[in-house]
Amino acid sequence: MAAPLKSIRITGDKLEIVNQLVLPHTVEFIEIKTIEEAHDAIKTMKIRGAPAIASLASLSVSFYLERALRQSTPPDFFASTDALQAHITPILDFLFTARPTAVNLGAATRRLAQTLEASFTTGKDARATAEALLAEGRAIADEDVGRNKEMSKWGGDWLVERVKANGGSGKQLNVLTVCNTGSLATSGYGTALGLITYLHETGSLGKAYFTQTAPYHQGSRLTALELQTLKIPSTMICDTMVGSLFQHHEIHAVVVGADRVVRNGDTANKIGTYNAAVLAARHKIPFIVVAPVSTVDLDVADGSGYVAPLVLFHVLYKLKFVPRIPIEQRPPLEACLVRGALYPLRGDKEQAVVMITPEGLDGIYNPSFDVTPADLITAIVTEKGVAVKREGEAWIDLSGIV
Ligand SMILES: CSC[C@H]1O[C@H](OP(=O)(O)O)[C@H](O)[C@@H]1O
Repeated sequence: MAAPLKSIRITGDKLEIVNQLVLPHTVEFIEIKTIEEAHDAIKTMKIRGAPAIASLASLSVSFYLERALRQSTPPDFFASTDALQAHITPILDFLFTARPTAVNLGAATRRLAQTLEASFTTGKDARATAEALLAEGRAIADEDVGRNKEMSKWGGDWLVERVKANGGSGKQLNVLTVCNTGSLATSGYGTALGLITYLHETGSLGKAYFTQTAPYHQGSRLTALELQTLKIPSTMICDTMVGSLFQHHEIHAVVVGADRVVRNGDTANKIGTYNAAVLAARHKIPFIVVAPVSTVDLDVADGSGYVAPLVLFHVLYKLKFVPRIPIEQRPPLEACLVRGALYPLRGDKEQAVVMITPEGLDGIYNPSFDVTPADLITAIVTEKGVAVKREGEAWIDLSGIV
């Protein structure tokens, strides 16, 4: 089986990402040399996927500090731990502003801020604190793959058992997924796509169906490429075909990732997820969310998502007050454009960005995420296990999986 593309590549002291804007036809690595470049890559979605953006943000801090530690003349911010904290805190705040909905990014920058804070109690000097920070930044990225495998196994085994309990064989399972949650969205293996890969590896998968996931087309550009590379049997559908798929094909589960799972189990994920959940409920198809513990945000009670002016969101976040899920609104223009290679494909696979709306169109609605209420979710899976919604309840008890 060919290895799938990874979103982040580290070669010696070089940090690179695959530019996901030009996949699947062009594989372009971009070196991330500065914090600003990391921020820009996340904001413009050259890299995307909740865990992957947290990994890049953390690694950009690690690389920044590694370079600083290597300088023959130490920078001023190594004068004291206070100076280091005064220098690094605005960097973490800045990275956090790149995208608001996926809580993993905030969890990563907060974890680094806590590492900084801890050095005051342990009495570490500035250089030792920098060493601790850069190790923590690398750990955030490294631990992602292992936990993805764990949650995939938990979720895959649970689904097989559930199908068997309902009289099925637990083999040839057909699942639908939305967006891209594989290697490109994480540090490796994936969350929902990890579960699908696990079913395939253990001989239980029939076919993986996936939506194109407009307007960025994570499905048709990225999930398609990953499934093709892994040789996993799959079929792409347009976003509008979910209902038809459920009417005419046997689908055993819908499996999706998440950008933020809140205290009652309500889940923010890629736009279109809620549509699939409503249709899955109508067709009595289990709806499963797969995400790491770092995607769970117990500070938010429920998913009454809001569209906040970003500035307000960041002020509230600094005050440790995030009452609701902030829903990112992408630039309207992104919903008017389609990216790809010129067709028919030529050897050079020349990239094109095509406008599919009249010029100057007013009134474009382009939220990047929607919120699926917990009452439409059958189970939420993390690396710690599976939380199943109890019969008759509209929320999910997450206490056993966080
Ligand atoms: C493995 S979680 C990926 C998560 O991120 C996606 O969003 P985006 O492509 O905008 O970063 C989507 O919501 C996925 O479920």
